[in-house]
Formats: sequence, structure tokens, C-alpha cells
Amino acid sequence: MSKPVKAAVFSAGSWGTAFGMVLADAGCEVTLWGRRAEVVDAINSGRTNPDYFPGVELPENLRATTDPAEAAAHADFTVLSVPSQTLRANLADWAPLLAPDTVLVSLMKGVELGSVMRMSEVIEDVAKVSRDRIAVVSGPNLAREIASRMPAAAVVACTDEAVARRLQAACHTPYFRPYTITDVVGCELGGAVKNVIGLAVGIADGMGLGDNAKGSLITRGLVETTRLGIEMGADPLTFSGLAGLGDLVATCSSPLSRNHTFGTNLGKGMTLQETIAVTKQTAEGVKSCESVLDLARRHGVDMPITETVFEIVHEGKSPVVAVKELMSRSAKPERR
Ligand SMILES: NC(=O)c1ccc[n+]([C@@H]2O[C@H](COP(=O)([O-])OP(=O)(O)OC[C@H]3O[C@@H](n4cnc5c(N)ncnc54)[C@H](O)[C@@H]3O)[C@@H](O)[C@H]2O)c1
Ligand SMILES: O=P(O)(O)OC[C@H](O)CO
Repeated sequence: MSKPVKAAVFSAGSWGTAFGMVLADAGCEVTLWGRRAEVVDAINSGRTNPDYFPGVELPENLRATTDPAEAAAHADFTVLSVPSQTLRANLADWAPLLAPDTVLVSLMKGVELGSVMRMSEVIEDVAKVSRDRIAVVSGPNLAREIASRMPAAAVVACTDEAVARRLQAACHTPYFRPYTITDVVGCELGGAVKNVIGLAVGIADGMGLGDNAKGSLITRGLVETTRLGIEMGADPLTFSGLAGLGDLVATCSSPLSRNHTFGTNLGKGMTLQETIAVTKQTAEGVKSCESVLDLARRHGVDMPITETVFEIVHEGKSPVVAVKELMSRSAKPERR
């Protein structure tokens, strides 16, 4: 009999816990690293993560620890699911503990502030592993729905297709259907920019601007994501796939999306501080609107929706003024 695949998941937040369940349901032996002893104890003794999914029973082959060395030991896959802006510091602590041939898997959807690195680039930089040992999982994957074992598809990206196929097999369950892809750049950009567009759609929803505005923002948001992607060497077709359009539609339609909800609160007139105060989990677009805009400027790409979100979130621009400005931009053909 072959040995079960071992996976370490850092950390026991919303997506880390839900993806850990997926791996366990697919037959892996999963160790979840959590920062807080009470969460780890609840997972091990009560088989639930009370902070994120109270009432959801976790599989027996998923256990938790506060010891990163214990989590990392002998892992075939080391899955990283922390806020994008803390990854560098977290991984610097964990890198010496990684199993020698482990594949590092990013679940994160963000771009690092300052360096404008994608998460797989941060992983390569900090853990000093080659690109063919770094994979990305992305797509329309609202953690709460996945934890309820509701059906979803995803993409598993790695420049080495054989590695992507191994990860695909390790996370394929009756409710989670992963496809492989080798366009890591496109997958990561799709995920990071959709959070910014999710904020924009949330703002429009909060203002009561209607479904035509939503459809327009999703479509034009995808256009500007694709424009940046092409400049960065991504395959434009990736953006009409699960990591692009698929994720945008889920995020922009769902009250479960933290980015969408964050934007809705802003659109209803809450201040940034009030909105941050009622947001319990990571809404990546709040910081990534700045790094994505920075990335766009460095590549000479026009991203008017991203720029507008940045101005509303970080410069206090009124959403009403922002909508007027976006609508009065100079007329142009659709495909330019
Ligand atoms: N939640 C989802 O539905 C979902 C789905 C797909 C992708 N993602 C992406 O997954 C990533 C993680 O998001 P999440 O939803 O799990 O967020 P979360 O806020 O639910 O969990 C983040 C986790 O990181 C931990 N954490 C926070 N700051 C830390 C620090 N400084 N050091 C170490 N650990 C720290 C928290 O304790 C928590 O366990 C994000 O990039 C997000 O975009 C989320
Ligand atoms: O809750 P959000 O806005 O971070 O979105 C979660 C996932 O990325 C949806 O695929």
C-alpha cells in the first residue's frame, strides 16, 4: 500500500481551514498550524474551528498544532494561507523547518506592497526554492461554501505540469474539482486584482447603483486585469477561466466575500476606519489596490477602476465623485 500524502497547512484561518478539509477529504494526512492554542485545542478535541466554521465537523485525518516544525515535518505539500502582507515575515520563520522536497502551495490572493511581488515570487525569494516547486491554487472558492462541501471548481497552477497534476490529485474531492494550468502569473494576477474589483462592485452595490453598473465593472475590471496580465507575460485566456472571470463573478455576487462586503460598507457611507473595525477577516484588496496600482504604473498600464478604488480607500475620495469621474473619462473603442 502506498503511503498517504502529507500536507502541512499554515494557517488555521478561513481558507487554510477549509482547504485543509479539502485535502483531508481527498485522503491526505493534514496538519494545520495555528497561532492560537485555544483554536488548535478546539480542532483537536472538538473537531471544529469555532472561530471560522462553528458547527462544521472537521475530518479525523486533519489535526492541528501550534508548533510549526511539527506541522512542516515530512510534508509533501506545504500550503501557505496567511495575509499576503505578512507572508514574507512568516515564511522567513518557517523556511528552515520545511521538508527537503516539499512543494510550496500558495492560496493567497495579493501583491506585496513595495516590492510588488506576487506571492509565488515572495515564496521563491524567501524559501529559496525553484519555481517548479511552487504551486498556486485559485478560483471561485469562497471558504464558507467549501467548508460546507458545496461544489466548486478551481485551478492548480505550476510551471511544472507534473507537479500541478500531483497537487490536483491531492485535493480532488466529490465537491472540489481542480483543473491544472501552467500560467502561474495569470492565476495570481487574476486572484489579486479580483479583490480590488470586488471592492469596486461592493462600493457600487452599497451606493445602490444597480446590476448594470455591476456588470459593467466586472467586465471592464476584467479588461484592465487582462491588460496588466498581457504586459506581465500571462496568457490572456487565463482571465476568462476560473482564476479570472470565475472568481470575479463569485466574489462580486456574494455577501460571503470580505472584499465585496468591505466595499458595500464604504458605498453605504461608512468611513474607512468604521469599515476596518467591523471587518473580522482579511480583505486583501484594501492593501492590494495600492500594490496593484503600483505594479500597473511600473508596467505603464492604465487601470482606471483600480486607481479609483485606491483613491476612495486610501485618499478619502467620495464614491459619488469617483463614479462621475469614471463615467466621464474620454470616449474610446471597447478593445483598446
Ligand atoms: N476566505 C476565502 O474565502 C478565501 C478563498 C480563497 C483565497 N483566499 C485567500 O487566502 C488568504 C488567507 O485568507 P483567509 O480568508 O484565510 O484570511 P483569514 O483572515 O480568515 O485568516 C488569516 C489567517 O492568518 C493568520 N494571521 C494573520 N496575521 C498573521 C501574522 N502576522 N502571522 C501569522 N499568521 C497570521 C490569522 O490568525 C488567520 O489564521 C488571503 O490571501 C485570501 O485572499 C481566501
Ligand atoms: O472573501 P474574499 O473577498 O477574500 O473572497 C474569497 C475568495 O477569494 C473567493 O474566491
